[in-house]
Amino acid sequence: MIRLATMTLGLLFCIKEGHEKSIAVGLIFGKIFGYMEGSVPVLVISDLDVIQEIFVRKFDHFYARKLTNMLHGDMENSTEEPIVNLFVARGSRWKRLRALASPVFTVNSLKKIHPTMEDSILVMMNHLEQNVNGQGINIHEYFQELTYDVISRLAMGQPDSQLFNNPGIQVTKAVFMRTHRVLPWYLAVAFPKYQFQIKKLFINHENVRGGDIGQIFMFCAKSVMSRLQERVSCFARTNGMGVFQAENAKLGVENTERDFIDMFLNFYSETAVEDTEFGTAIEKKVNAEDVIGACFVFLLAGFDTTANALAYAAFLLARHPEKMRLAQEEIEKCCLSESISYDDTTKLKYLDSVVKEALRLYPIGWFACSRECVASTDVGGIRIEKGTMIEVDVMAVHRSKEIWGDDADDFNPERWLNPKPRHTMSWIPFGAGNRQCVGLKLGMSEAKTTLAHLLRKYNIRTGPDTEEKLQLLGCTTTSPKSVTIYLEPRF
Ligand code: HEM
Repeated sequence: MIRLATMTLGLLFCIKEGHEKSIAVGLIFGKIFGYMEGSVPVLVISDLDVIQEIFVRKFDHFYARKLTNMLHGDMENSTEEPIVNLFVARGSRWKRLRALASPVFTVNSLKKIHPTMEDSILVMMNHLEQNVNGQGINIHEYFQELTYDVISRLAMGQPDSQLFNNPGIQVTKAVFMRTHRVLPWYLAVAFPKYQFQIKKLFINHENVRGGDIGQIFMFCAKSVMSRLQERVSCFARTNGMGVFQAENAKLGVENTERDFIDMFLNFYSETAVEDTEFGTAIEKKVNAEDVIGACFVFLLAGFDTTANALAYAAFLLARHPEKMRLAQEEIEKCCLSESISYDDTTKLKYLDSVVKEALRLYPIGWFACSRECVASTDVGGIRIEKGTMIEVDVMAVHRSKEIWGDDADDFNPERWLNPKPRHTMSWIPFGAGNRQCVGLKLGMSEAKTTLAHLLRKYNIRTGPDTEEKLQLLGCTTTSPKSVTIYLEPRF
């Protein structure tokens, strides 16, 4: 529906007839079709080989992501666009930011931040306990509070949990519901060559100034700067991280890695590193703008996605009590102490399948699963010209009977336990290739730890107010309007 609405903007043109018809838009137009977004050609793809070629093999022709808000200059040019973040950056600027961000999401790093995440989960469990009274609850709201709390603690140096008391959550939620279809945007899609000039012309427009996004950025900047000042009190007087740490030790400041800010500061030296792909040296010295940009993008990318994944999983478990019991039995077997460690979650194979299956049936970040062609090339027998946008119809891929069988629309976690060999592009809720979601492991581990705590204590049930079918909303991600479940204490 969302994609169909977008299409009303432009002229639809079929490039290639579909082979086997799939569901969603692919059912109507085939595995590769195109439409015009103003004067910008957009190809919508659900052909797995073509997705693989664009996202993996021909990355150097498709290293940029299609952006919703087209009011920007050249993202590769730091004079036109001085501030970028990992999500919007491209070319060597993206490469540098990705190199800075990746170590924060290794297993080792995730183990270090796991206690903070679990602490927020336990605070959420306390809130639930006080509100479980036989009535239906909208569990999506609890999950949004939780994931916002976790990411605020990890990315913005918030010292303690502020669940249900977090001032930034309303404005951040609104970002995912607002539309970008405003006058300057229409002009920018009609005249893409003049985007930067249009941006300058409308510099006072709410959407150009950043509006709520700008507010969140300022909030991140303030939080990160105060955290940096605390950490970097002696950094300015030193030359290099080793000296920095020694100086901090003298001052009695601990060098433990409590959050992403600590990790950014500890990971990087001032040495430039040769970037083989783009043939340039990338500067690894981390600066305040890097930390603010990274934390800002983690806040936006990590909050809503993980909350939605949890809400979909809870809805599916409520509707399938027999699967819920299997997940509970596994949790009892694998999680033997009160606290659920990162290592415990890696043993939860059935729960892992539950989350994977929820993300298959309800892919969240399809809008991010896109590319821009930066150099003309041929893919799958089609000439794709520079400037063409690529969107993957993730829903059509994930619900294709050709790929998943006749039960493609059913919730069947068992399909993951002894999986049949499948095309690597057949499950892509986190995207694919070099720009695949950097927070994949964090999102999965947060979802599993939360569900493990929840299922250990409660049975999740449907009731009179539980939705028959979820109403899906959103402009940048796909969120359920509400997920009403009933919690029944187990012991
Ligand atoms: C269930 C949870 C999540 C889902 C479904 C999800 C989905 C996605 C998708 C589809 C993409 C685009 C990938 C591509 O273009 O190939 C993406 C990119 C990204 N995600 Fe996630 N994400 C999740 C959690 C997170 C978390 C927890 C974080 C960080 C805290 C995060 C940070 C990012 C960033 C920074 C990018 C851009 C990566 C780049 O361009 O290099 N995501 N995500």
